[in-house]
Amino acid sequence: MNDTQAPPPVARALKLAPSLLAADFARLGDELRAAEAGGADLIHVDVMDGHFVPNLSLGPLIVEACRRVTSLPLDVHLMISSPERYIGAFAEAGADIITVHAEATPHLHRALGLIRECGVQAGVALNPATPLTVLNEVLALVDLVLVMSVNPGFGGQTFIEGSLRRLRAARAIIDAQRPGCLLEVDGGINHETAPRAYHAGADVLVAGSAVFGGEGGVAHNLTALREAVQRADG
Ligand SMILES: O=C(CO)[C@H](O)[C@H](O)COP(=O)(O)O
Ligand SMILES: [Fe+2]
Repeated sequence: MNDTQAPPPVARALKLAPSLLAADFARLGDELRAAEAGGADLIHVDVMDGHFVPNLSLGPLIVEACRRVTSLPLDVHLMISSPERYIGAFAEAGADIITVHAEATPHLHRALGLIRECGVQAGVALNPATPLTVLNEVLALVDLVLVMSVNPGFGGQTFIEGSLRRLRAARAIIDAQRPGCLLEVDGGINHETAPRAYHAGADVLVAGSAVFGGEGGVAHNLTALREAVQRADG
């Protein structure tokens, strides 16, 4: 290779983040250990308040319990209104990444600053109908961008096809303005959508039903997702 040739593109590392929303809560410790042993890269914790989204789910006590069981990074997805009220509690509980929705607060800039002040990595999540232009205003403050591929609030929904276009656009914005920032996709990820989301630019694939559901078991399901992405590489 001479000096004028561009180096070959480096494959982005794929990270799988099982979403606890689909886990068996009566066996949470076992589910976490199975995910870790099965090759998960992060544990995704969905927090819902019955206000920003219609459903209720987990709080800081569960994050604290997870912290005692796994050493994997805890990726906390806050689907709550005015998330700045609870950032301290989730940081204290052991979150490694806290992601807030751009639609959930008029004080997004402040919320992201608060997360960083707590010594935690900051993420911004965008609902399917939210313009990506909001990223221009906050990208310097974030370590992760989460493109929702379903409307938040429930597991087991169908992947919204338009998310692929949004992932490609978000990838281009990140590469141009904030290299190193992770691009995460969440909702409806399975063996069919995972390769397409990865190749559209996602680094982190969140998957609930496809990991904790079905008969195959957590380790088998994680391997199947990873292999589906690798097969599509070739
Ligand atoms: O944030 C979420 C829903 O709001 C969940 O992380 C997501 O839905 C994962 O579940 P599944 O993989 O079953 O779609
Ligand atoms: Fe989520």
